[in-house]
Amino acid sequence: MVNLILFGPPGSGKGTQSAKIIDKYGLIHLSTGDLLRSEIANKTPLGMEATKFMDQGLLVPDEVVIGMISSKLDANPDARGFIFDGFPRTTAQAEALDKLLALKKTAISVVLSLEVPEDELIKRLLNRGKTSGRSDDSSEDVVKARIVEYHNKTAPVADHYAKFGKFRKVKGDGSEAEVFDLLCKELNELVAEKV
Ligand SMILES: Nc1ncnc2c1ncn2[C@@H]1O[C@H](COP(=O)(O)OP(=O)(O)O)[C@@H](O)[C@H]1O
Ligand SMILES: [Mg+2]
Repeated sequence: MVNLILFGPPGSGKGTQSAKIIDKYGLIHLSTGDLLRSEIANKTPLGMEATKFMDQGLLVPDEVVIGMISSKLDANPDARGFIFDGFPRTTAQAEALDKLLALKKTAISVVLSLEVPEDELIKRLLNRGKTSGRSDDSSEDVVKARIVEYHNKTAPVADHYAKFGKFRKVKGDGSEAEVFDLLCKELNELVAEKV
């Protein structure tokens, strides 16, 4: 199995690149942001709780997202591997993920981090807000709050995986195709293309 964490700040291109990677390598995409938005769209109690945090650009509590990921891992016992997008976002989430994978006799193979300068991130997010309908992309204050959360709570996740020699930086400010190419160079060493 190959288990990839696509890491990087909001707006770094994790969702866009994940879609390309699942096509090429046949991995299962687990995006906590997408899972939470679907809970909100279905007006579930979990969604109603999560939306309070998301609308302010704050992280949803760890136990909520860890529970969602745990059930998705259980629901896909025959997966070739997973791409985690937007998860783990705290060191506690990373430790929980490592334990969940160990129970399944597997582990994170690599963390690929999309490196994009901050002014470019803000530009991309506000631009996406014009069409995505995402409430957390439309106000500059909320976008900035998300970047602050990233620096305070998510950036330390890099150190967690760097300790195990699993953290790699990838230049994320080229075109979609250029970034995909760089990601594939890393992935080709780890996983065969799907047939
Ligand atoms: N792993 C997580 N832990 C806590 N909150 C999360 C997590 N994943 C998503 N969220 C919530 O959902 C919001 C949107 O996440 P996401 O769609 O991943 O944003 P982006 O793709 O722009 O980085 C976050 O700002 C946060 O409120
Ligand atoms: Mg995303």
